[in-house]
Amino acid sequence: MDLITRITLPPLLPTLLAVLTILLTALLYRIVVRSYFSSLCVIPGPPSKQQKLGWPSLSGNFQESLYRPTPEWSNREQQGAIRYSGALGEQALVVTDPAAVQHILSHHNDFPPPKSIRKIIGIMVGEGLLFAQGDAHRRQRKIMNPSFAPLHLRELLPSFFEATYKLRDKWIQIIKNPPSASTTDEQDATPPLDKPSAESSALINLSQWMPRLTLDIIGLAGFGYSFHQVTGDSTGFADAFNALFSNKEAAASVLKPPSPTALVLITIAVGLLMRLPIGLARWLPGKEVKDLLSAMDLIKAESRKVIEEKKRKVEKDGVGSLGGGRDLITLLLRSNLGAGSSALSDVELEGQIATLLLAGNDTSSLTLIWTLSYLARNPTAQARLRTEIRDARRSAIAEGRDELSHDDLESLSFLDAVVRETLRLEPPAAFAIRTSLSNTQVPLSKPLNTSHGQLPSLPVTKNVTLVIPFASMNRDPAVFGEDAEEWRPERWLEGAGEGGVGIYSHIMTFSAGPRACIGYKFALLEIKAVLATLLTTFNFAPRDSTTEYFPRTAILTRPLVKGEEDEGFKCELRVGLVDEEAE
Ligand code: HEM
Repeated sequence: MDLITRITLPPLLPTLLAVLTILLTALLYRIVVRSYFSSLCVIPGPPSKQQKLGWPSLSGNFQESLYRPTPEWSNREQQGAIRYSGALGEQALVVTDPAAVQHILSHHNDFPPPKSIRKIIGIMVGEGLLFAQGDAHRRQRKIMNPSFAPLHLRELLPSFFEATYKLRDKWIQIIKNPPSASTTDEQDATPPLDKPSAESSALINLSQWMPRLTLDIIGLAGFGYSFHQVTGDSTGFADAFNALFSNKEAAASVLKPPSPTALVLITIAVGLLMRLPIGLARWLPGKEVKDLLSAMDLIKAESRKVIEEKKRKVEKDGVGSLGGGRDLITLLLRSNLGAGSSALSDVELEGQIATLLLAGNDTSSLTLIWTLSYLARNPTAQARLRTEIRDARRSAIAEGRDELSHDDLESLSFLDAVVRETLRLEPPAAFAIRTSLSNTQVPLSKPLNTSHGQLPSLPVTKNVTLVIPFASMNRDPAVFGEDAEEWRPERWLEGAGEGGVGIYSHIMTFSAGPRACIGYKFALLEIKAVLATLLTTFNFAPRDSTTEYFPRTAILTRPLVKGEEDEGFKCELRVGLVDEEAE
């Protein structure tokens, strides 16, 4: 046996060198072909540093742009698509032409999210709606849609108010009894202001409080679970979820993007990892990986418990025991019971809980943070909104109701304009990413200027990354006028934003097509209920006259304070009690 091995196997070192040479040649071929001979090369785009010097770029100019919500890829020159280069010669097209965007988002089987993103979603939240593809997605969406119908959302409104009252009471407590300087609990460490009693107020970091509130809301309204994030008796379930998305680490990663060399190595490592089965992640070294995996295990175990508990109830007491359907998962279980052979499996049901947590928490909390920070900087708009809400509340009380109804909230036109305007300027998801499964031509609403003249349609090659930049499209002066960069809610009362392809107010914030946000009506009602409660009790002002906030994208777009970036994402406002007499 030994003799045979020595005779037939080639020596190790030359073999390794040969394999390495083949791999490097293949890599170089790929970079050169993609960078110089792809049919996309005719589409103009900003060059990377190396390309300006006439070299092919190894790291490209794409990944770094992803941290800024509106880099040069807005369509100021009325170009419907521009080209970026990714690491190792990969090509990315940033598409803003409305017909092309509509085509890409509505043909989601031909243009799915990239495999790497899907795999990460699968690892983190399991086989819920965000992960599902093709027929599985259509089936899941059909069963889930009824849970998000306006009729059912009305039933969720009391949970929105219930959670917000707890935050309101907590803030009143902080304002009236400022915590001592020695307080160690991060949650209560809001520095008091100098002014005492009636005029008292406190610095509140919305980036700490709003995610707690929206996690409590999605727990209650999503699946009837109390996370107790606002009151501070946090559950292990919530801690596990928060551990997945550490604020400071995310901020650090967007402020210090990887160097070009690191980017190339990361691209190779991710490419290799994505080809391995998910289960192998358990064998990767490092404490962070282990912590992440145990947090994910806990989320899965808790989700399983919630589903099993609800199912046991049905088995014991019948479908009627699911009651008035006061949470999304209960409604989903009811709809699933009638779905016959296309019903969701247990794994899919469990996946929906983590999916709701992922998709419906930070998105709403960031919208609340941005809305309150704009209102703080625009006292006239804040006063107008407070008056509108107060008048509606007075009318509700006069009619014998103790809280605003779904219809009351829907009818408040300035509240609606304020929420729309913030969602337009600060979409939590700054862009969507898709990939093309084949070489194809995408229709355009007007011809594209290229280095080879005008093209009637957009040439897209297989495996090209397609970016739909929601934040840039929402600021298009051709749609929203020359003041498109300004926060001006009144534009919605004047009938702004004609045209466009988004499912909401012709802005792209909730995307478009069959994969558009299923929870957008839930989010709008939630945001309005929270604002209505907080604005009648509190007054919001900027922390001081010099603080500058700027947005950075770490999966979602979050505020950082200029000069205080090391402290992670934050948005501190002066919050005081509204003086009812003076108003
Ligand atoms: C202001 C708040 C929100 C914003 C801006 C937002 C935005 C979005 C966007 C842009 C997408 C599409 C992503 C893509 O195409 O790649 C999406 C999908 C989704 N959203 Fe939301 N969302 C919000 C709130 C919510 C809430 C509250 C829920 C649940 C209660 C939710 C559940 C989902 C789900 C399940 C999907 C996946 C839909 C599918 O793939 O079919 N979202 N959201």
